[in-house]
Amino acid sequence: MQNKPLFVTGIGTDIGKTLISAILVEKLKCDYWKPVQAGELDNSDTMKVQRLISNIRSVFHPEAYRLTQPYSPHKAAALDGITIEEKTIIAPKTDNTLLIEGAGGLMVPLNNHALVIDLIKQLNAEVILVSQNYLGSINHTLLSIEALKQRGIPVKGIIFNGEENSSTEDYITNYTQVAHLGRIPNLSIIDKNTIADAGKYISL
Ligand SMILES: Nc1ncnc2c1ncn2[C@@H]1O[C@H](COP(=O)(O)OP(=O)(O)OP(=O)(O)O)[C@@H](O)[C@H]1O
Ligand SMILES: C[C@H](N)[C@H](N)CCCCCC(=O)O
Ligand SMILES: [Mg+2]
Repeated sequence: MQNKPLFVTGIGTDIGKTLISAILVEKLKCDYWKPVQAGELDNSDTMKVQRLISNIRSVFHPEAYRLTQPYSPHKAAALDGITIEEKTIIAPKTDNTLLIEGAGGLMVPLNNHALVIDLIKQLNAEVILVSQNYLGSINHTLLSIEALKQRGIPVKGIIFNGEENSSTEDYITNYTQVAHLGRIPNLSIIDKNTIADAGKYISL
């Protein structure tokens, strides 16, 4: 039986989902899909991951929605004169594991009733949550895990991104009992070599 898709979400926007998706795609040689891209259409997350990986097995699936403006998807869609219909977002068929990257964090609206977290449930995916150590990140991480647990969404684990803070990481893993899958340090160079090498920081 095929694995459940892996859904890479974060405790907020700009938290490192794309960078960590690239590391995971290269490590697992899995496929990549960003269902909703808002803004940066000439340098989309799909293009960024494509540029950073070296293996030839991974397939990059086209986005379901390509919105021109860099805002929350519900607003970006409205500015483009459309409404996102979440039920039409169907995972692409593949024999490989599919890694899906969300937009922003879990409670980001797709339209006036569906949030990213609803899409995760609809796609029957398992979550990898990207957290970052900053003052306030414990709260954002615990709230994210709480929302996932409440909806019965399986969580494969948390990947911490950036500066180490063992006290924060220990608190989060002890409180939530969610697996700590690793921590990616701040990379001074981001290229195919450092992305392939960074796979060593993740236990999967
Ligand atoms: N570990 C890291 N070392 C160095 N730079 C990083 C690291 N993690 C993220 N960055 C940089 O931080 C920025 C934001 O990261 P990224 O694009 O991965 O965030 P995101 O969560 O995917 O954002 P979005 O919500 O827009 O999809 C990028 O410029 C990225 O290169
Ligand atoms: C445009 C940006 N890079 C993301 N794709 C969308 C982030 C939406 C955040 C909405 C919010 O939480 O307020
Ligand atoms: Mg991204």
